Amino acid sequence: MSQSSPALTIENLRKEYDDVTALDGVSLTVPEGSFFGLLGPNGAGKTTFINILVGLVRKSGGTARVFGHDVEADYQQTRNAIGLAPQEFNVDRFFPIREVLEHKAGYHGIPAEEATARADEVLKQVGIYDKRDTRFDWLSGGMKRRFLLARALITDPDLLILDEPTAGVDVQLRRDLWELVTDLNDQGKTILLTTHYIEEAERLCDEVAILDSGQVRAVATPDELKNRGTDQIVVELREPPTTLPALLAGDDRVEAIDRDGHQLTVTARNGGLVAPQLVRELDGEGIEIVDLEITRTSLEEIFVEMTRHDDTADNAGDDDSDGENGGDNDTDEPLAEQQVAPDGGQR
Ligand SMILES: Nc1ncnc2c1ncn2[C@@H]1O[C@H](COP(=O)(O)OP(=O)(O)OP(=O)(O)O)[C@@H](O)[C@H]1O
Repeated sequence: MSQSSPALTIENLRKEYDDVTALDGVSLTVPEGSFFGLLGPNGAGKTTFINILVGLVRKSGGTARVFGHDVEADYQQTRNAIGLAPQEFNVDRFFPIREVLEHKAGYHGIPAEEATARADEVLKQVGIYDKRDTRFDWLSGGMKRRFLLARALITDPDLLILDEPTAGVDVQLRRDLWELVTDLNDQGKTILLTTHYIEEAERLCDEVAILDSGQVRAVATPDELKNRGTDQIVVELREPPTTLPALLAGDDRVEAIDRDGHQLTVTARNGGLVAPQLVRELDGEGIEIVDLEITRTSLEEIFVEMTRHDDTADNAGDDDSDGENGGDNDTDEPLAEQQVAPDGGQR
């Protein structure tokens, strides 16, 4: 399955819908085999980005390549390399789910016999094989999510795109899905995940891009992002010293040192690395420590900080953007097949 180009090579990608700029010059590289997270508030442009990759939306400018294939010029190769589990339940609800999978495989040129075997395999993989003869709309919410994953896997894609795969599912299923997608990644599939659950990105992703108002604000590992925030080191002293010596002098990671009675609070970046130095210095001064606690900035706080808008009007009304993009919701065909208009299908 190895392909020599990165899974995604995106350069200055732009999308305008009339007067709305949904993508404002996005550049990204997603290496083959990575588990890559795309995070952003509502209306940031995540769905537009994905829809350009799968040929549902025509870009206004820039380039997007999937394993080296241009998403527009090499549409078919691109599409065959991608399995998409969309946010919306856009499934033909009148056929047994195994048949839906067989149809989907057929669209992609998989012979009938192989399609049935493949359908069974992916249904087993996601744990709903015993529901194979059930219609989609008779599945529980959690099974529907599993089914969308099965459908994305039917063509054995090299790039799996998961658009909020655990939205609205219970904790147990969320964990099951995490395990499943981690296994798929371990087997070599590149995964692009969008999520609103920061914990999900933190657990699963090697790298995340923070998208906001159509622009990439940062690309980093979850740990690197967390290191950009400040941590708090709270030290409990046995005896409050009458005068506090100059601590951590010249350390530019330190933003503030406050003392309140027995308690010393140091605000610093990389708190985990600053703390040992602080302990050594206090020790050297003969100041006894009885307790020390480091509170790290959460990824969520960093995310909120990076995507905070003083003018919240920016995102106003975008809460229903799922709805806008969800025009596909109740279609009888898989998302990919039914919307590829020769003009690129701007909706
Ligand atoms: N078909 C469309 N026509 C006009 N504007 C659109 C269309 N689709 C999306 N937009 C606008 O483009 C911007 C980006 O929307 P998009 O759905 O890509 O964001 P998102 O990050 O996926 O949001 P969410 O997390 O809510 O799904 C929003 O301002 C949205 O209103």
